[in-house]
Order: sequence, then structure tokens, then C-alpha cells
Amino acid sequence: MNKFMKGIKEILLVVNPISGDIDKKAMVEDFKAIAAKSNTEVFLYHTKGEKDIENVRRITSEREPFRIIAAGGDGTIKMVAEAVKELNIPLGIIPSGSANALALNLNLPKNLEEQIGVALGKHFLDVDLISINDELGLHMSDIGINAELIKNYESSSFRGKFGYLLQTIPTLIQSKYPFKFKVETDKNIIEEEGVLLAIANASKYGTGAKVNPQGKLDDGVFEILIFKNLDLLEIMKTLRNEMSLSPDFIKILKVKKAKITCTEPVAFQVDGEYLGEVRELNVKLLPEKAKIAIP
Ligand SMILES: Nc1ncnc2c1ncn2[C@@H]1O[C@H](COP(=O)(O)OP(=O)(O)OP(=O)(O)O)[C@@H](O)[C@H]1O
Repeated sequence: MNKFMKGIKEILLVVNPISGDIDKKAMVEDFKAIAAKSNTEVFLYHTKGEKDIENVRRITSEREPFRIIAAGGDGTIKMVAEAVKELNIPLGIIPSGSANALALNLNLPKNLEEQIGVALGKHFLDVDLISINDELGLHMSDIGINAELIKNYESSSFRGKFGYLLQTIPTLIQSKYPFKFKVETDKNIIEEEGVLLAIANASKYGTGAKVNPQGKLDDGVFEILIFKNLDLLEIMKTLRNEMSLSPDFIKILKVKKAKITCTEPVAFQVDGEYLGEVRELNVKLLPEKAKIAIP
């Protein structure tokens, strides 16, 4: 008798073994124990750091899980969302990265038992997916000083808040700001000088900085935020803390599609991952959504 005939459901648990420098053995055991109570088996996949999208896709088509859980940081969640974006399989998140910005924006609980409960629960948000130069963006991507800061942070050896703090002044000194941004949308063309242009699906950065009060992950639009060239230290301070930035510093456009160009190559990051310098970004909302379990 196969598992379907026995009425056993299967979950795919995707675990990033290195994310956040956290040992996940106890989490996996807890997860299996809780899943077993509802006649659910767990198929475990440890990410390898290469070919993970292909592997998750293959395992999903072979095993047909009714839900996929991503245990890792933002990079792991994004990888899983990319792998199964055409399939409409519900996703759960066990936040276990050094950066958990999506979990923060989804108000996921801090306690592991509660996180497992939510990940296996029945409430979902259909999160918009954004394509940025063919990269999948889930919450906050940008070009300008924040991406320069992430680049410097990634190449330094200090992690966490202190690591960012340490890189702030060198980033400001080395930065090529202000940048000249041109944004073309269906409605108009805007040219503006600024220190940073963000493509925001969410309201907050992973630091808690609430820069996009209008941002809703499931509203079928995204915001383009242009941080004007004003009080740079104030902006940097805001980005790295749980603060709201004064609206005087930001211009906000609500769009479904845009082309962004800069006169010079500028640092670019997607959901906290530095992706080199670009001169042009083609951004559009994808027709697919990620169905993510929420409290
Ligand atoms: N087994 C592995 N060995 C090395 N790297 C891996 C492995 N599995 C996944 N990765 C890498 O982990 C990264 C994703 O990490 P994720 O964002 O989930 O956690 P994180 O702790 O927040 O990471 P980071 O601090 O790099 O943002 C990807 O770059 C991926 O290639």
C-alpha cells in the first residue's frame, strides 16, 4: 500500500544547515514529533548551496508534498519560493537565518513551538512576487548606499548589528552618492537625485526600519521609494534601526512594473543579498504568488 492509500500526508522540510550559524538538529526533531501527531511524515532535504532550486523542484514533483517548510534565512525562503512558484503549494517558514526580514514582515512568532504551529497551520497570505532583472524579490531590494553597505558587510568578518555599524562610515566615505535615478512607469517618467532607490513589497527592512508604511505583501502592487539626498546619517541610522523615516526624505510610487536606469553603475541588492553593480533594472510583478502560512 502506498502512502496515499494509507492516508499519510507528506511534508517537505527544507533545511539550510549553515544559515544563521544555528544547529537545526533539535528543531528537526521537534518538527517531526509535532507533524507525526497529525499523521504527517516529513521528508527532509538539506540545502547544498548549489543546484538547490533544481533539487527542490525534483523532490516536489517526485513526492508531491502537501506543504513545504523552509528552515533558514531569507535566502532559503526565496530559493524555495522560486523552485515551486508555479505550483501553488502552501509554504511554511521556520526563521533560522542571520537575516529573517520576511518573517519579521509576516509577524511570525519568536518561539520555535509556535513557529512550527504557524508553519503547519491554516492561515495563509498570498505574497506578491517581484521579478527584478529576472531575480525573485520577496520583500526589500534596492540600489544605492544600502546595497553598498551590504557589499562591505558581506566582505568583512564582523556579523550582526555591530558588523553593519562598523561599515557605516567607510560606506559613506567610499560611496558614489548622490545617484541620478530615472524611473519609467506606465504613467510617467520621473528623474530624481537620491542616495537610495528601494523596490519594496514589504513595509520594513529586516532591521525593523519601517520605511514603507503603505507596503502590504499581498496587495498586488509594489512601491518604489526614492530616498532623497538629505541628511544621510539620519537615513543610515534609520535603515539599521527600528525607526520610521520622516516622509520628507522619501518619494513613493505605487506600481506593477517599472524600468529604472542610472547614469553610473550602482550597487544592487535583492532581499539582503548583494548582486553587483547595475545601470538598469527591469522590475515587474509576477502573475504567481507565494502562499505562505502566517499566524
Ligand atoms: N550546505 C550549504 N553550504 C554552504 N552554503 C549553503 C548551503 N546551503 C545553502 N547555502 C547558502 O546559504 C545562503 C542562504 O542563506 P540564508 O539567507 O537562508 O541564511 P542566512 O544565515 O541569513 O545567510 P546570510 O547571512 O548569508 O544572509 C545561500 O547563499 C546558499 O547558497
